[in-house]
Amino acid sequence: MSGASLSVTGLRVAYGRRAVVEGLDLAPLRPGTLTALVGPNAAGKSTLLRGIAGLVPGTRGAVRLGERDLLAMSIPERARHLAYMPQGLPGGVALTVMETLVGALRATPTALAPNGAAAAAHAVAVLRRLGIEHLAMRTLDRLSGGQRQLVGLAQALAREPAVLMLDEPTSALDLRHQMSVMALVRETVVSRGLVGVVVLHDLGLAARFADRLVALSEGAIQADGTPAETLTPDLLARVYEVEARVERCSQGHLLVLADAPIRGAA
Ligand SMILES: Nc1ncnc2c1ncn2[C@@H]1O[C@H](COP(=O)(O)OP(=O)(O)OP(=O)(O)O)[C@@H](O)[C@H]1O
Repeated sequence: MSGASLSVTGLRVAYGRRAVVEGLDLAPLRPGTLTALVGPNAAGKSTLLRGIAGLVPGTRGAVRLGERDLLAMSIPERARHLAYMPQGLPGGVALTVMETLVGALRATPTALAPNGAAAAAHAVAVLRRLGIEHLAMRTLDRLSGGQRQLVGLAQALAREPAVLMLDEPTSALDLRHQMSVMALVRETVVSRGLVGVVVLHDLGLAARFADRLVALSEGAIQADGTPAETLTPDLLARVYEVEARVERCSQGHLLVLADAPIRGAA
């Protein structure tokens, strides 16, 4: 457990000359907490995550884990601290699930999986936690979209990073898996003291599992707080351009009920 917060200041992430994120500051993301990054399509959520993960060339600003400057690190060094799961895993890969997991662990050995045999045992344990140990010997190109997403999550979790960043980890999953994956991500983040960030479109899932919601549009933060503070009809109108109600269900969970797109909005 690192016990260090992740802080982002003055971040600029651009594709060529076009800055998608400019001068972005994020209040420290604390270890043991899960933050959901939400916002409409093309808001810059993936770009922000990829920028923080050091995956967009030319990214400027500071991304610090405690005192360490993540952007100044080499890629292998950064990979020891931060795992980033992209929106989609490549489909045409003929390696088995186990081979991809053990390969990822060999590239970035962890305290739990320092060598070959231990890496394989650790990989199996992670697959079991996700309920997909039966896929261990299947090749990635023979998996469904949802199964591939679970394998991507296994790769990120197996590396035991201090910072876990997941881009839409539930987009291809059925209802049961959405719940079980978010519960597992939350449990892992809290019990191991990780800094967890997930991009989610499902605001109900975000409100239920995240400690903090950051709403982004046009590359800028529009709201940042607890789910109850952040999810308001005003925010939903400004950021998503919908008329919406925020209510609580009989079990006390926040529900967003979108009634209609706001007329005249793009
Ligand atoms: N590789 C890229 N090269 C150039 N422009 C890009 C690239 N990736 C994203 N963009 C642009 O950056 C902007 C933000 O895209 P991004 O993927 O970060 O949004 P997002 O909030 O994750 O969207 P979504 O919810 O649709 O996945 C968009 O205008 C998009 O067209």
